[in-house]
Amino acid sequence: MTASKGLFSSSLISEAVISSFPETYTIRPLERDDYHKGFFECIQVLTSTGDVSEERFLERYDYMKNLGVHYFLVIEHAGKIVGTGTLMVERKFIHDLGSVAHIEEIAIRKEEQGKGLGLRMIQALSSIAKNVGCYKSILGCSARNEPFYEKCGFKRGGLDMNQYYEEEKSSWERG
Ligand SMILES: CC(=O)SCCNC(=O)CCNC(=O)[C@H](O)C(C)(C)COP(=O)(O)OP(=O)(O)OC[C@H]1O[C@@H](n2cnc3c(N)ncnc32)[C@H](O)[C@@H]1OP(=O)(O)O
Repeated sequence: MTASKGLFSSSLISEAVISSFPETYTIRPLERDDYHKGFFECIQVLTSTGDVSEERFLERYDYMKNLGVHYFLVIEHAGKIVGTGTLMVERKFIHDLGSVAHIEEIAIRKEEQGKGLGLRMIQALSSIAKNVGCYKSILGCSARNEPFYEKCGFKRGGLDMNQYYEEEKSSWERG
């Protein structure tokens, strides 16, 4: 299967994972209208987002959709976005032109944590990674979240090294 404009298509998510969600919860690709369903409030359990207008959100949304390397998933419940997760596909020259998935921005609203939604989000993203031919998924996390990712089937790999170019952004991530 090739990764192209279909990246925002639900068909890349494993049916078994979709049907494992509780009845009133839906996992699906991010949509333009999600700005009004609390996408940013949801992601703010992870980090600061800045004050992003709808216009800037839509501009970035269209850019990423056209780029064809990002998969943004959300979990919707009662008309509200309660979970987010991202997967980026990096295509390489090594490993016979292999592809690696980077999992990022996993966020479950506080009141929805502990219900298995984070685990299912990771399972959904992993199923996409497999469906587009990635040979592995990698992510960076704090020590606090290591047990969660172990439950999701991840193992500790190498060190995560960062170099910041904007002091303000580094403080967002430390927060
Ligand atoms: C790559 C990245 O994005 S790293 C950043 C991750 N995101 C954040 O830190 C933002 C704030 N936190 C969250 O959004 C959520 O707490 C998440 C995403 C870390 C976990 O999502 P949840 O929906 O609460 O986790 P879920 O209920 O699916 O838990 C699955 C299992 O992991 C366990 N678990 C979850 N978080 C933790 C933790 N911090 N420490 C130990 N175990 C944990 C659960 O107890 C559960 O175990 P069980 O199956 O034995 O009962």
